[in-house]
Amino acid sequence: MPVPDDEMSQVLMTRTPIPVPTHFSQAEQSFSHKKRGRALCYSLPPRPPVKNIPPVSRIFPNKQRSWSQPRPQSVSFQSPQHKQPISRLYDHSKEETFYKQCFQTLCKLGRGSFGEVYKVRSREDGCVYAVKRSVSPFRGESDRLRKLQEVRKHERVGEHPNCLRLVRAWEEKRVLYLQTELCSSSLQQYSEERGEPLPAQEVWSITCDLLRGLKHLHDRNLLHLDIKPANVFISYTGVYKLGDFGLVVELDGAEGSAEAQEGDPRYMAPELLDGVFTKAADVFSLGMTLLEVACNMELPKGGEGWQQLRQGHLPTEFTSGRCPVRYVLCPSWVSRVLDFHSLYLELPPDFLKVLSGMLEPDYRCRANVDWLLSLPAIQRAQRWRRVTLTTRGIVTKILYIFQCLLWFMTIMFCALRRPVLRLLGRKSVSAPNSPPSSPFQNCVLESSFSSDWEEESLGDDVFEVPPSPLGYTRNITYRGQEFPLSIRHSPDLLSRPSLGSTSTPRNLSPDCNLRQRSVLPLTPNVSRISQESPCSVKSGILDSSSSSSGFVDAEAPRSSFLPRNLLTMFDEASEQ
Ligand SMILES: Nc1ncnc2c1ncn2[C@@H]1O[C@H](COP(=O)(O)OP(=O)(O)OP(=O)(O)O)[C@@H](O)[C@H]1O
Ligand SMILES: [Mg+2]
Ligand SMILES: [Mg+2]
Repeated sequence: MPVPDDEMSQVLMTRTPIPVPTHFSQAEQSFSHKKRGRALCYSLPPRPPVKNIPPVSRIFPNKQRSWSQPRPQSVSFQSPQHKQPISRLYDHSKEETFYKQCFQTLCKLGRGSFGEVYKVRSREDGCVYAVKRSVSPFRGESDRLRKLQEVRKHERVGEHPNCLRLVRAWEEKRVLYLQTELCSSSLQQYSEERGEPLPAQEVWSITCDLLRGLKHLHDRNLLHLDIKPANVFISYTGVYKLGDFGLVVELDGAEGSAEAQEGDPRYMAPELLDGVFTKAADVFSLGMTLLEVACNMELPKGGEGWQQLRQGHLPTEFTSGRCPVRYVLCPSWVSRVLDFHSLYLELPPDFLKVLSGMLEPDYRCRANVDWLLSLPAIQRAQRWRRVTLTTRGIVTKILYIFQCLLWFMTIMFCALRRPVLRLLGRKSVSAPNSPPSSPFQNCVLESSFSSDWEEESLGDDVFEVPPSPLGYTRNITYRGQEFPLSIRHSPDLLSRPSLGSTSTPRNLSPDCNLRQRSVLPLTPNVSRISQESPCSVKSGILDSSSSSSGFVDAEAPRSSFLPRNLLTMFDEASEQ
């Protein structure tokens, strides 16, 4: 850990150290890079001490718990009319909770000291959301009221593009649920997955977005007091949002900062130890958050490193040797070849200025959000951010429109396919006397435009021709229906096989083959006749091309039957 060696620094270092909370005693003594692949719970802060009295249930065990809410009840401090969680899906008579009835759990997103967060699909509207469920049930009325405060604070934050949106909240069986918009991940997860300092442009984007979110809060006289990468969320459109408003303090509220709780020690401003809660504390926490993700630095929870950061010393090995060049400029295989490990980039001076303004030890001199947003570097970054977000929005919209068009075309295709096919079928089969369950028509109705259609159209045509020495006198049966001999002169039946023969007589489905094989012993000549082309059938002349393309294929039995051809053959045979 390099310590500034100039005189001024010495003076600074010998300042009276800020008293450090007792739980900081085991903190690390120097700064280090973040380690990759840690468990999600690694960075969870210690649970806040329970500040309320022992639960009522323990003092009066038999007292009825009026606060336990066996039925789901909407929690809102804004509109009293929304008392019941509104969902047409919820059935009071069922044992299952409102959550189980109305949501499908998709996966667990994370866990904090207050709650577990799940990615869910609403059965009501089919959209995906995040639902935070308090880990421990209410221990009593005061505990319940304390937990419900998060809803009130979130409602006070209201809607802003850089603040996580609350959809609704409810309580059931002593558990509080908060349904919020779903984000792709938290900044902590994102930077840990990358395992390297974030690119400068991205750090500027985070700075701009979070400053805008923080301005929204501060303009409403709200302090966040828990800004850290785990409480910054990244939306699916790449917007950074402040979330987790559990520790928000309302400066203009009745209690003011009296009830304020400090958040994670790694990000907390030094003056909070003296009980001074101001907007400047949020600016400090934001500065620490940016330092962490910009340098991939493990922030100390206490000790000398903690003190130095709160005395205005940025660790030079991180800030002026921000990260190995390999992370920023070139792919890893190039860095392996050229061994760039010893080369470092510095944090841009503009960004260093912003950072040192945010991490100013004295809260009275610390930069405020409005001043930061007016800096030329931030203004530039904001313009760039607007351009990027607009471009991204346009591309997303175009993709969405394209997707909708595709969807619309698919629906149109599905809707029009059958009528068109039926129309085509009617045109090509003029069947005034056809039986009601004409095999050809059935085939058309059950098929598609693909070659399967042709195969199916053959597959369903099962004509049974009982062997008879006198072809003239036999009847034809189809699906149990018997057609008299006169039918052989019917134009319908004459045309039917000719249409069937437009299909490619190959690759019959196994099912078709099976059915046809079972018919084969009874119909020795069927396969030869069924492959006739339309004109050759009508004229009674066997086309040589069609015969060469499988017409004489004894291995592949065919199903269509043409009575007139049999007659022609019979005539030919008798002539010979
Ligand atoms: N809307 C969301 N979209 C995606 N992930 C989320 C969302 N809300 C929460 N998470 C994930 O769950 C984790 C815990 O959520 P959250 O910070 O709200 O809980 P908490 O118990 O209040 O935490 P804390 O200990 O900071 O008070 C987050 O760090 C994040 O990884
Ligand atoms: Mg949190
Ligand atoms: Mg919280």
